[in-house]
Amino acid sequence: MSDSKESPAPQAAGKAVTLDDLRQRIDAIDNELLNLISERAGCAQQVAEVKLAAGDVGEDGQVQFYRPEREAQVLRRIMANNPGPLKGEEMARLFREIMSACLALEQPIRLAYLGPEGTFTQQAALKHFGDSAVTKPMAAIDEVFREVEAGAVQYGVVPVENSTEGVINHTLDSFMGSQLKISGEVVLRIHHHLLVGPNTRREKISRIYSHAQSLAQCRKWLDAHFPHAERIAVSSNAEAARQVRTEWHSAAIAGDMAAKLYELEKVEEKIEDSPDNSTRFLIIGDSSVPASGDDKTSIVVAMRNQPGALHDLLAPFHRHQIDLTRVETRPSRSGAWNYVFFIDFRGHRDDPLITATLEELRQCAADVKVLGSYPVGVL
Ligand SMILES: C=C(O[C@@H]1C=C(C(=O)O)C=C[C@H]1O)C(=O)O
Repeated sequence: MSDSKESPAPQAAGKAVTLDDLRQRIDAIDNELLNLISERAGCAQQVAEVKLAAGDVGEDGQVQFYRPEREAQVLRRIMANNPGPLKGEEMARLFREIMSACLALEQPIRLAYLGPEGTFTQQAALKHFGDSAVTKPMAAIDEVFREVEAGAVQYGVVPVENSTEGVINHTLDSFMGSQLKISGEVVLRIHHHLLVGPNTRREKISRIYSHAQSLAQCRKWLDAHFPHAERIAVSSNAEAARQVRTEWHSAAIAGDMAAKLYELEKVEEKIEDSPDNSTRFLIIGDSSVPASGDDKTSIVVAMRNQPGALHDLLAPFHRHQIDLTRVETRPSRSGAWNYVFFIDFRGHRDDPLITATLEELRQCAADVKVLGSYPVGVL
């Protein structure tokens, strides 16, 4: 280590290292980084040529520049090899942005998300795809589905479950009438803040706007601190933030992106009742994703309405020791008393073990639809 040129001893010949020395060293490292990142970007450009020449098209007939399984592998490798002192997650975030910019050289990714601008879904979309993605806000979850189905964008991002409030039914229901597949997941820690416009004082707050889910996630805090304020549910937290900019007696509950976008002041930070409040989002698209080495599969199963149906449904998973990560029930749209199950489990549909399990499931279920196999969220 002592002769390594990357890490000069802090004291050379008894002389303390100066700020100037360190800044010169940082400049030299930045130049090296600049050249290396440029070299990497050049490789990505060549990858694009290879993909075009190979006619590497997906189910949508388009050349597959974006490769979710490869990106997950790159990020996992970075985290595993990270020597510190930066945290693995922080390092992966930096590489996430480098890959995003490299992919944009091949072809910028276009995606729709549950808007308006400033929602947690937008934050999740950027966390997953990086800042070079071109994002388009949609007014409702089914509109995100339609935008992807129409081919106006390549991918969509929608919320699917929250750790405190549970499943987002609109998303599950939208899958029932759609051919779209899941190509990824992203989990976001959700921090809510109480936000006000420039002319609002805390003691004047008589109305608090937010999405119903966020009001619910801050219920105890609101009961304790603003028991008499009227709680008004609106279509999104970002919409709440937009609204209170000009209402001097109102506050909004929303996240950092909305606070920044609408230039609101934080009256109180992190007011969510549960400190590990998080939301899981799904990436939806046209194409199936090959195995990345650490994957999840989501399916919808319609069961015949007969005694022991739930047992029959779970038995193949138990037999093959497949790790179920979620089981959700929704009323089916086809019959008044029929139910469908949304099931997530570890493994990829191409694993022989998973193929066998799905085969056994098909013997006892009325219908099994695979929504997709995709890399377990890395960031
Ligand atoms: C470079 C590639 O294309 C894209 C860019 C990637 C990168 O910058 O590492 C990784 C996967 C793809 O989304 C590739 O497929 O290897």
